[in-house]
Amino acid sequence: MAKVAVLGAGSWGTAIAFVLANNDHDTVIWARREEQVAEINEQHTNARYLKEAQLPHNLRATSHLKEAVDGADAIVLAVPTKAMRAILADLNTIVAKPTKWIHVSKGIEPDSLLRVSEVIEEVLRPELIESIVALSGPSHAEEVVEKKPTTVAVASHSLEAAQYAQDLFMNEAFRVYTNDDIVGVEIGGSLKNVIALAAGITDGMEQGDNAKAALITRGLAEMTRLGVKMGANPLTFSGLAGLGDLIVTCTSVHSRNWKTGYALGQGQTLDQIEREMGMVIEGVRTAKATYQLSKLHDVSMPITEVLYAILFEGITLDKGVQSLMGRMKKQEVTDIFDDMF
Ligand SMILES: NC(=O)C1=CN([C@@H]2O[C@H](COP(=O)(O)OP(=O)(O)OC[C@H]3O[C@@H](n4cnc5c(N)ncnc54)[C@H](O)[C@@H]3O)[C@@H](O)[C@H]2O)C=CC1
Ligand SMILES: O=C(CO)COP(=O)(O)O
Repeated sequence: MAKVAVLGAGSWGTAIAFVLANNDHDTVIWARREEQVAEINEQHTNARYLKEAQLPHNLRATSHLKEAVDGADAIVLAVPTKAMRAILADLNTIVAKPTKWIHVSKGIEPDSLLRVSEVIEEVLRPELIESIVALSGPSHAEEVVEKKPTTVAVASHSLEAAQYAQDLFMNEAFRVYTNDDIVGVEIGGSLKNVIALAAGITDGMEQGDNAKAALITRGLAEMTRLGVKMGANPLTFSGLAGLGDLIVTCTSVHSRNWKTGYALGQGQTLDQIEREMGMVIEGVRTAKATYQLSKLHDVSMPITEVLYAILFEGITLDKGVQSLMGRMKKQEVTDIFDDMF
């Protein structure tokens, strides 16, 4: 049995803590608000994020970061990407020994263009890092807490660290695969949110199933192109953290990214949607980061480019569709791979 701290008590932190506590690990979840801590400890619910879920009684919550991480064998980082730097800076002064770090966040920082594992390496004192693992894959929190069959990948440069995370999380409803391609797993998990925003817009505009299938397919092509340029294994993009998560995020009513795109397609503004969602929409900031990465690495990413223009430059949705459909003639398969060779 391990002692594990889960930092972040939103939907995913709660669902991940649910899996760990059900696996009989000594699990503490850190939440910022006292009311939420009391609700988890006393009523065993976290209704703002996971309406129906009954949480295991052995899952404890605290609002004190030091208490959460004290003596932890592993620390799971489950805050949105934009909050990652600040919490790591706090942890630098609190954590006292080399620790296994597992992050479950799906985003890339704009401007620094760092993946989450790179932010961890940049901010934490090296002597605190025993290993870093990224957990990613098609896994909506709402289904995980219903114990519906879910599969994810855990990626690390260290096979031993990935296997440790595999053993920690794996159970009869939560199947975990190891993967040695942390670049591909993090890029796949982050970029699928960008494509899901675009797929949601298509659905909101009622453009039909053909258009949605095209976005998923061509979206995967551009995710792969960028990932490979950044050093990822192309096969990772056919796996759980690539195609798997792309499918679930572009098609599930649980997806906040898809829902955001849908509302944009129906004519709402991003400000309005963000206010009403009350939960993180990672794809918006990651769309900016991905656009910047595509320029840096000189990779053609037409869907990302159009989404960026819609979100940050104010072009109309109709103009966005026209510019995707009116691109110069291309050959399909060599187009997918021409940046790789
Ligand atoms: N919800 C899901 O089904 C899944 C989410 N993820 C990823 O997990 C990460 C977290 O997402 P969710 O839990 O869904 O988001 P959420 O919006 O449901 O919850 C975010 C949590 O982080 C806390 N938080 C926000 N800003 C913070 C800050 N500055 N410092 C400390 N805590 C802060 C919030 O209070 C909240 O408890 C994201 O990167 C997301 O892409 C990954 C897989 C599944
Ligand atoms: O990553 C997820 C499912 O695998 C959650 O996606 P959303 O953030 O779009 O809800």
